[in-house]
Amino acid sequence: MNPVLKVENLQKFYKTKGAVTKAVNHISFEVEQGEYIGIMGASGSGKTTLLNCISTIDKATAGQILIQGQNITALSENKLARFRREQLGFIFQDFNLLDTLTGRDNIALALAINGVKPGQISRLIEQVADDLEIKAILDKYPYEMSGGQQQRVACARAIVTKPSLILADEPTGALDSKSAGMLMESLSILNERKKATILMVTHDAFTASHCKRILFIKDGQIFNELVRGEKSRKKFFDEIMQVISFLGGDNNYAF
Ligand SMILES: Nc1ncnc2c1ncn2[C@@H]1O[C@H](COP(=O)(O)OP(=O)(O)OP(=O)(O)O)[C@@H](O)[C@H]1O
Repeated sequence: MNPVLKVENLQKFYKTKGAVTKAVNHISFEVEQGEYIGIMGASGSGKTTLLNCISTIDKATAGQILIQGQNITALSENKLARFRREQLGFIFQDFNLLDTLTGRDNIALALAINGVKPGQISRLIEQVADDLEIKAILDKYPYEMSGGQQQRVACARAIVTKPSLILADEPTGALDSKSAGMLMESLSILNERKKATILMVTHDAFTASHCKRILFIKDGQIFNELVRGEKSRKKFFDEIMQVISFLGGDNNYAF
């Protein structure tokens, strides 16, 4: 089976005042269907740049990114916009829900833009709301929800279009530890029950311990890889902490 994501020899350089920053420097990896992969690394290591290239927000300097076999580095702006809408789901640190729409309408909008018929939209929303246990907040506006509730609605919006790949950028960054735990449960539901393929950037070991595999980035290159396998989450967390302390990174959470 083809990987959902194939990153081949990716490079992204920034030129400022004559100096060149190699933010992503020859990175290659693959993500299989149904994987839940974390990207970790110290501040400035290149995580966001890598994610922005995969999410088509930024253009790579060299190398290829294939999503479902399609080379996205070669797509025109028009085709990219459509590709993003149909193939990718996004979960951002600051939720990015539209303030003037209820939770239900935020989720519906993602479907309506893709041309899904109204009857089917209601059915799909009911289904995803059941899965993520957000029925009670569907008709609230974002300002009436807690941060954790907003982020679970954002999860529903990301999965409802059945994207090939969900990209999450520091999704627990703005949440307290209880809400972060609940969000991690939601993401695990998406991964295990809805078979979503998830790639998540995080600097937080507790958040990362929910992934099945973690790539550590240092100075724009892959430095290490950890696979959870049959290990308990606590054991995986301890292993992650060991790599972080080796890398000299910081971390705010205790397990
Ligand atoms: N637009 C830009 N112009 C110039 N340099 C940039 C730009 N964006 C990022 N960089 C540089 O590229 C390197 C990688 O940055 P990036 O934001 O990808 O790191 P990060 O691992 O996501 O960091 P953080 O965890 O702090 O968000 C850094 O040295 C950064 O200063």
